[in-house]
Amino acid sequence: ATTPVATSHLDTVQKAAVLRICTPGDYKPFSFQKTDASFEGIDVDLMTGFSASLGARPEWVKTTWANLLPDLAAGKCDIAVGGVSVTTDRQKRAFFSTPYMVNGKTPIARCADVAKYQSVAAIDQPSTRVIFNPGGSNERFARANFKQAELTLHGENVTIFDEILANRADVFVTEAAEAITQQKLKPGLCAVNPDKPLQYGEMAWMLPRDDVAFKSYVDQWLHLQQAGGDFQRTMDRWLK
Ligand SMILES: O=C(O)C(=O)C[C@]1(C(=O)O)C=C[C@@H](O)C=C1
Repeated sequence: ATTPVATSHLDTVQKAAVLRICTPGDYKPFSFQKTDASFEGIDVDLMTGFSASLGARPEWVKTTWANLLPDLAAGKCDIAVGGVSVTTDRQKRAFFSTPYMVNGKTPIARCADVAKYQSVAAIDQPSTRVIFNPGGSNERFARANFKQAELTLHGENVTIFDEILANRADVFVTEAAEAITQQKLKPGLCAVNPDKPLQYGEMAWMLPRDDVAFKSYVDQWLHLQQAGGDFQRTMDRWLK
């Protein structure tokens, strides 16, 4: 049974004039924590505008992929962002905004190996060292799809790409937007067919469950950003 939301986050955020935003901050181009501890990325820019629309300042609450949903559900933040995939598992315990991006699982590997990793079956060979980060949809995808390949769980999402470059791993299957971003940042690495992902996926912001007033506001704000062009300008700034 669900309990009705007594007070909407729509009201509490405006009253406090603070929007608490959970994010892992390890995922370019969506949300990335810099060495000075500040955050940058698509979701960070969008959250700046979104909190301003509520007369609130953004307050970033750093978490992990494994704790993102538990932290949101425990009320440690008002919204969870940073390149979050919509999954039916999460949907059972949280609301999602309207998806703002279609993404999908895309391999990234040393450029010389791109021809070898064109499909799940081609990757899933005993000779392939698949690397992945814990707690999110990447881990779920790797464990569900790779039964023969050698699997390495790597705790630090940000250093996975260097592991492949250093030839300590062969391939990472992640979201297309990350594969495209990292191939630009790391010469020698190539995204494998980012326009034809191995699995369809959508990205959205995760919201407290059952808070319909807050979700309606988030969706309408997003819709107006998209219709007015500001959303596309933000995407282009990070993805072009
Ligand atoms: O779990 C999710 O929602 C994600 O899309 C996050 C996720 C992942 O799947 O682990 C996606 C790409 C990044 O490499 C880090 C985290």
